[in-house]
Amino acid sequence: MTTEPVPRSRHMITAGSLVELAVEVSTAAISISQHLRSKSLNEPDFSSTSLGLPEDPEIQDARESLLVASKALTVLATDPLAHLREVFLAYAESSALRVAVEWKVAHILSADGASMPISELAEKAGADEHKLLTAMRLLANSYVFAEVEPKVFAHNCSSIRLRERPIECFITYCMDVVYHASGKYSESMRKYGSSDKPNETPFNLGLSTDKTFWEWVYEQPELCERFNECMKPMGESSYARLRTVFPWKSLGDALLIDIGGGNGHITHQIAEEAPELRVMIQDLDQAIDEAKELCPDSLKPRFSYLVHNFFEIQPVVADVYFMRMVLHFLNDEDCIKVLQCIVPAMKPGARILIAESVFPPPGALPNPRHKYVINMSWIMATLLNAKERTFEEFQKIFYAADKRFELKQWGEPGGPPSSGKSSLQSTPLPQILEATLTNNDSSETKP
Ligand SMILES: C[S@@+](CC[C@H](N)C(=O)[O-])C[C@H]1O[C@@H](n2cnc3c(N)ncnc32)[C@H](O)[C@@H]1O
Repeated sequence: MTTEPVPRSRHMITAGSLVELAVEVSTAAISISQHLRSKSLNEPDFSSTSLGLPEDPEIQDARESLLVASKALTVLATDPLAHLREVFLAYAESSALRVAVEWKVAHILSADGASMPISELAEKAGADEHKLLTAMRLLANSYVFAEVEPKVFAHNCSSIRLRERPIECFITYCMDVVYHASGKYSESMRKYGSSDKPNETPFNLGLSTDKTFWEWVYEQPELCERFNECMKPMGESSYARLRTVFPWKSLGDALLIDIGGGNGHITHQIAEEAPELRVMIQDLDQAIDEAKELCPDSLKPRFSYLVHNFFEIQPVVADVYFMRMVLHFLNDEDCIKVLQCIVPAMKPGARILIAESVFPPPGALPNPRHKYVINMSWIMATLLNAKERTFEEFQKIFYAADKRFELKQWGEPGGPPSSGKSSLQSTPLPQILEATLTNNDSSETKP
């Protein structure tokens, strides 16, 4: 087994005086500000036109310190009970966000940041004024929209993103499905104990169904469409990183199968990067129909499609079997089945590439970034008794599938390998795990 070392850049803060933390915040803020000035870049602000901080490797360490120390400082500056209340009341903010999306508030407010009284906003939305006001105030209090005068609202840097359809879909999808399921998490622990069956989950209790999440979702075309839509921005930001983590071009004239490839949005980008690569997208029939429709004309000669259930033996011999965000939707037993279905098709030299977040060991990543993976793990557990996995957990499922698997990790949790720095994107931080079959069964040395 080979793997890049896990950077232990900063541990989550569990100690530090108010002044120490404040000095850390201020030092980091000054360093970022000086860097931006030296590059003639604007500082981020709250306005609807602000682009936020750039993903510049030169300021990543300072940005990380700023985020970690300011969060710790906020917790210390808050009364412990009030902090607990804030954590508990997060459900109200999620619900208010659902209101803003459903009543199209972000589209009614002007993108240039011009303000509008709640009376006009409610009339244009066709909503009750007082009820909308309650939701808007909650959001503005959390820096989503700005209440520029009493009962007068405008866009800010966060709310403007609510005009993007994939973000709208992500919010409504999470609220309509994951939110209902989340409320049943504890009840599901009581009812199902340690079962990891995909249809004995909080989702099954919350949505009152015996079907698995996938069986249920594919019966609802509108929900399916929203699911695919909300995967897109994750795909874009995720690809921006995947691009740096793996040398796609080096695959050359090879056949890559995108197993559970969805509408193909990731392999379209990979194929742009690797001009000789041929791609076959495999998925269930509903997804394949959409993938065919969405393939850009320029890529069509290199793309083919197959409706294939990944729990059945892989019928195509290929050079690369690629799976992005597939295994994290499956429990260990099903992951093993999926991998075992690929093995018979693997010719010498063939490899499996997995694009997923690799769960960092506790404390390995600073809290703000770590939280994304923790949240994803919650969603997977809630919907399908699945999870995000550590490198060692991935190793276990690969070795359980076939003892000849060797697993290598490209990239480091949290950042591109070249710089050794950490990226602070709030969206997924996928790594690439590469699995090949060795000739020997060296099971004695493996976990
Ligand atoms: C989370 S999505 C990931 C899609 C895509 N790989 C991406 O990164 O955007 C999981 C995909 O697995 C597909 N899937 C679920 N069960 C499947 C099965 N039994 N056989 C094949 N594909 C399946 C779903 O249709 C969906 O497209």
